[in-house]
Amino acid sequence: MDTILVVNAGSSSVKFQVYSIEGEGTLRRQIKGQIDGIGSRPRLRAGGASNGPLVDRAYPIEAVPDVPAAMAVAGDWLRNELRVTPIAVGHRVVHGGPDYSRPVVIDHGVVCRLERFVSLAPLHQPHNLAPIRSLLAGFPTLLQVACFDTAFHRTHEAVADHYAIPHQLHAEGVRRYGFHGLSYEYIARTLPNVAPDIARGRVIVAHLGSGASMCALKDGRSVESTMGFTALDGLPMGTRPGQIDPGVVLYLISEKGMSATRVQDFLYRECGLKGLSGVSNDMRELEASTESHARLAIDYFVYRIGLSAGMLAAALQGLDAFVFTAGIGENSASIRARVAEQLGWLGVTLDADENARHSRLISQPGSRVPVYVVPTDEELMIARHTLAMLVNGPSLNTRSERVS
Ligand SMILES: Nc1ncnc2c1ncn2[C@@H]1O[C@H](COP(=O)(O)OP(=O)(O)O)[C@@H](O)[C@H]1O
Ligand SMILES: CC(=O)OP(=O)(O)O
Ligand SMILES: [Mg+2]
Repeated sequence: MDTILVVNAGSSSVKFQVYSIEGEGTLRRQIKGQIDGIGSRPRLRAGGASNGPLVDRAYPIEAVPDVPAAMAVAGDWLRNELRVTPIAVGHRVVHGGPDYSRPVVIDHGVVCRLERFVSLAPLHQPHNLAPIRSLLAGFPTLLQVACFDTAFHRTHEAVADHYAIPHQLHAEGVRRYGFHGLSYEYIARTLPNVAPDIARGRVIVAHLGSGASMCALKDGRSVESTMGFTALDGLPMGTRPGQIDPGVVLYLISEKGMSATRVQDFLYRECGLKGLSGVSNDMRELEASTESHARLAIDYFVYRIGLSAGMLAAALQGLDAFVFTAGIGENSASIRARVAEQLGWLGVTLDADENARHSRLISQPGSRVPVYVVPTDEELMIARHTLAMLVNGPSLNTRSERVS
């Protein structure tokens, strides 16, 4: 059986799926798994094509302290226990820079180009590139495909792509890229089935996971995102602050004597829900906590989602639907309810029962703006792109494009 392995290293999880390639070039999922709770309560879980778990193992925090350790555990399990030997591997690569507006077949030159973005995505890019490098070394003829978080946003107009800084910096690549593009691409492709009436309209998608962002979709294309040059901007996240006055960064350097490396570490690992609550980066733990700072962290998260919705509705000049997705968006009825309250002025009225049931449509029939929960599937998006490379060959798909 020919299979495609998909690897998606996020900031608090490693997700993987294995697909078999069926007769007419269609995909059938064989394994779906993840290690989540990295840095809090690591747990490897996976299921097969039929019901019932293939594995469910909890690990002490020291056994899986970080993403590389989680990669090793997942890799060992797939190789040694399940004997997975794919004919192609699709990777999520968070930063594609200005050059890649579509997936690309990986070779040594591509890896070198993607290494330039390690400092722009330190929580992700090193972990995205590590398995690529080791597979290139061990299996040089294996087809590997890089699928970028940034590619889907390359349709932005110049005003949404720029900062108000001298042009030279933009030309060097200092621009607003946007991230979580594989998730938004999946949602945009799925909406015509879920909600055909609004799929071509003005839709805000809130990808609320450990990393969190929102995207304005018009006719299925990204027109604006809360994230920018790096995945630090926009909404508060597990350990990242989201939007912050650059004056704070200057203060850390000039008044607190922090080095660039120290500031980077601080902004990527010590802020966000973790920094504000002093309790945890994990929304489940914050929701269970009675600490007042945990409540403030949740309040801040919800408040900033509301503010960003106003901004994105302005970019879209109106709103036809709102979609929740990713770990928090798919699973936390209480966060959804609180966000919906913030969106009342935009025309949202939630249906509390449907929301509690995690239904697909969670707004009331009379809600001017319908609200959906659509589970994302970045891995399926990656598998589709990888299959397209296998079927069509790289020449059609690997052309890299300059955006400007
Ligand atoms: N049942 C739940 N209730 C609240 N939050 C949840 C639930 N399940 C998962 N989450 C949250 O989702 C986040 C992880 O989302 P995910 O999309 O998997 O992140 P990433 O891909 O960035 O690692 C964590 O903050 C986790 O606490
Ligand atoms: C870009 C980003 O923040 O990704 P994740 O949410 O998977 O950490
Ligand atoms: Mg993710």
